Amino acid sequence: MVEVERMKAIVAEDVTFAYDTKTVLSDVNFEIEKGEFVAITGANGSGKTTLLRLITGILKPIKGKILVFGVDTNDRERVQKYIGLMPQKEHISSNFPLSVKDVVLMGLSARKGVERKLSREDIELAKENLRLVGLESLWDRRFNELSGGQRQRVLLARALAVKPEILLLDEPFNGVDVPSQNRIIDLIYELTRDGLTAIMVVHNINPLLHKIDKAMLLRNRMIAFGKPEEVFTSKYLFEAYGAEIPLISCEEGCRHPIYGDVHG
Ligand SMILES: Nc1ncnc2c1ncn2[C@@H]1O[C@H](COP(=O)(O)OP(=O)(O)OP(=O)(O)O)[C@@H](O)[C@H]1O
Repeated sequence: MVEVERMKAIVAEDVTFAYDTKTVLSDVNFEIEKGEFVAITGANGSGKTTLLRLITGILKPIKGKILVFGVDTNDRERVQKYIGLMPQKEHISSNFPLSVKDVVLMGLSARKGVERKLSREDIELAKENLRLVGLESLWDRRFNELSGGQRQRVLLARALAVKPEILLLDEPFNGVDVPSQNRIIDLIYELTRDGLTAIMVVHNINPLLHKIDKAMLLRNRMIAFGKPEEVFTSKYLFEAYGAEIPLISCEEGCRHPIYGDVHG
């Protein structure tokens, strides 16, 4: 792998993507530095998940390119070595009696390939990451028997267990209670201070507004990208949501969008 310390984590140049004839993202440009905590937000259908899929190389731009530590996402195999992905949800059929341990180890197994067995270190790594999300006691439990929020945290442990350089999280808080949500935000914030690059798709920016380095507002194109105070302005929020979104300043001086009817 290339020397990541001196590279930009992600560079997107004029990225355009369409599902068949429907253009979902147009001419998107941005650069994300290693160690940044970035939130991507915008209305339903604005292209947030699509952008994450483009970063992983699962989807290919029809125009432009994305570089992950200098590697073009067309080289999906190399790019995936840098990435841990926490999807919106994971469908595991109840016909497969997978335990929490199996799910956390899945990512590590996929990296190693089927022919190589998991080592004692792999098991330790899986346990350590389950501990980080506060669920070490569920190691042997059936994944399908967990609550929605617990499943989300197991998926986070799986994404972290591969020791990614870049962690991508797609709506990680679905079904997660507020204390667990705050714990996840604090954990990711601490990991980014140690050099992890984290990109999180969220509908509600407020729980993480104080922790992120940058925010991106999408509406099938880039509305704004930069420090939160530059992005969350009345003008950009109107462009992103097509509605007036009030802003309220908190004691610490951050402007919080109050989504009201837009997101309930
Ligand atoms: N596989 C697909 N085939 C065709 N169209 C798709 C596909 N996936 C997404 N789309 C469309 O592309 C647009 C962007 O979808 P995407 O999931 O990226 O948006 P999003 O911002 O993540 O939305 P949400 O906030 O609702 O999760 C939407 O109009 C969606 O209907």
